[in-house]
Amino acid sequence: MGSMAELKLPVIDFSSPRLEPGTAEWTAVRDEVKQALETYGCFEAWFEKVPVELQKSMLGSVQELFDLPLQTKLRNVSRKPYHGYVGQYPMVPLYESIGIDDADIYEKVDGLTTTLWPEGNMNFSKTIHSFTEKLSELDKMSRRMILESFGVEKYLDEHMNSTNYLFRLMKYAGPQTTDPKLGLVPHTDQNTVTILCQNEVDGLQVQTKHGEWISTRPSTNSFVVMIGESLNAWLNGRLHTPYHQVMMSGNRARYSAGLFTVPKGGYIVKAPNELVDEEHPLLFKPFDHVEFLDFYYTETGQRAKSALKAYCGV
Ligand SMILES: O=C(O)CCC(=O)C(=O)O
Ligand SMILES: [Fe+2]
Repeated sequence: MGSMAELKLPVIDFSSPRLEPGTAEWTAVRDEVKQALETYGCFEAWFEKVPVELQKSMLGSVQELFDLPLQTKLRNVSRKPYHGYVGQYPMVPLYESIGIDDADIYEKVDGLTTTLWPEGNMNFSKTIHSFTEKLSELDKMSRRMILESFGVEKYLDEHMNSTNYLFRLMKYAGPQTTDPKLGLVPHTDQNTVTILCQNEVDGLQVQTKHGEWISTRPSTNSFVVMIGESLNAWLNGRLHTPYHQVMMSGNRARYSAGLFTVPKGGYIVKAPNELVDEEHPLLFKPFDHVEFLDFYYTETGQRAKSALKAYCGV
């Protein structure tokens, strides 16, 4: 046994049925959330409102989708970069993904289903939609806790209404090697909040501020909650947006799914006055996230250490 303790993400228990705003329990969890997001930008949440069976069915649906022929998957195109089918990239040959915009709206999910299965696949639509609905509660709770932590809960409705739910399904093929191969390149998320779950195959690593990589091991009923650049910009840099990557080894495929809250086009992300003062000068000029993404996917945007800073840093 090595003497160095293995780094672990903080685990925060959201499973109590009494976890309601205003209770002592809520305040305690809220403090843990703030601490974890300041330090790691990320934590593992125990959350039992998503039934284990539903999580299993959802991951089964992910596998069913990626088992479809490539031509079928390619039918899922999107105007927005990184929202349609992504795969067959030389840089990350193990990786494939498909995004579903507004996955909390049944008809939107069913739209994708019909593209992939013209004869229909109600089980797929129902599973993805129901999973998204249940998991979105964890997003809402986390965001309420974050805003309360900084005393800006009066903006809660505006904040909630400013985002859409993008649900992205991912497959990482097993590389058939014992040494780790890159599944997904190191990056920070650009959106608001990301919640990830996976099958039994681990692979997600989160980098600390000091540069060490923490391997995450979420299980059933546990989810990795992470903040993106847009939320941190709105908070005027109060939290930390972590670099993360996926490393794969062995023969088994990793299936994962992410619920991404994404600022709507036309909404201007602007830090509230309460979070700007002499000690905390404004870090980012107000910006439209969708316009920013156009820059993010240019070569300059991709090469920048922080694309957001390059785009609208003060
Ligand atoms: O598959 C995962 O666990 C991570 C995916 C990810 O980081 C992303 O899609 O931004
Ligand atoms: Fe990510």
